[in-house]
Amino acid sequence: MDQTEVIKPNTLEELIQILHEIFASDKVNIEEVQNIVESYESNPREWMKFAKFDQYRYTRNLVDEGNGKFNLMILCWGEGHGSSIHDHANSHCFLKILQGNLKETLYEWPQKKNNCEMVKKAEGVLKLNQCAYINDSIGLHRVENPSHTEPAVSLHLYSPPFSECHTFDQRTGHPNSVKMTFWSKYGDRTPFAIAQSQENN
Ligand SMILES: N[C@@H](CS(=O)O)C(=O)O
Ligand SMILES: [Fe+2]
Repeated sequence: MDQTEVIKPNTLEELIQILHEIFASDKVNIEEVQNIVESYESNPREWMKFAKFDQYRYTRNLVDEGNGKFNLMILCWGEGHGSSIHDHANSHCFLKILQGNLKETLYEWPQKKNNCEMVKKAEGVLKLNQCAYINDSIGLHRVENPSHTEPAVSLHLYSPPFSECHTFDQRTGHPNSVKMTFWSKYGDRTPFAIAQSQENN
């Protein structure tokens, strides 16, 4: 197939199928993945069963384990919820908006021995169906739902999958290792004992 032609998935299920095919090969074309993810038009009926909110912080809901090649998940952001500044454990990170808007702020990696305010590189608001991309060589980010009236929902693909990352103190640049867990898996709420260690906010 022509490289420049974008395959348009008609459903979330079709998107997942295409992602399986793409990630089965060892080379990932970032732009191709971004275009395909972006061309899926969010249909709440297709992802509703994964979208489980918490009152206090954003939730991570596993949708698909991508044959071990990637993790696909839906994140649910209540009004004003946000992440800490964090890295992505040397993985690719694709982030698509399924509902509402998210504000993304990019930061530079802190200098190891300095104890100073982290440097902001860019910020922007991601809109419905947009797909952003980040990895550790681009920098760090913080993601927030800027709305105080509307929830937001996003679809994230991480490849290779990871369950630990670093968060950074904006004032000092000091890193902390955190374990990331799922609020639900395949539409089922994860038991409390496992879910409680989610710390990335
Ligand atoms: N990378 C974050 C979400 S985000 O703020 O991009 C996570 O997986 O929890
Ligand atoms: Fe992130």
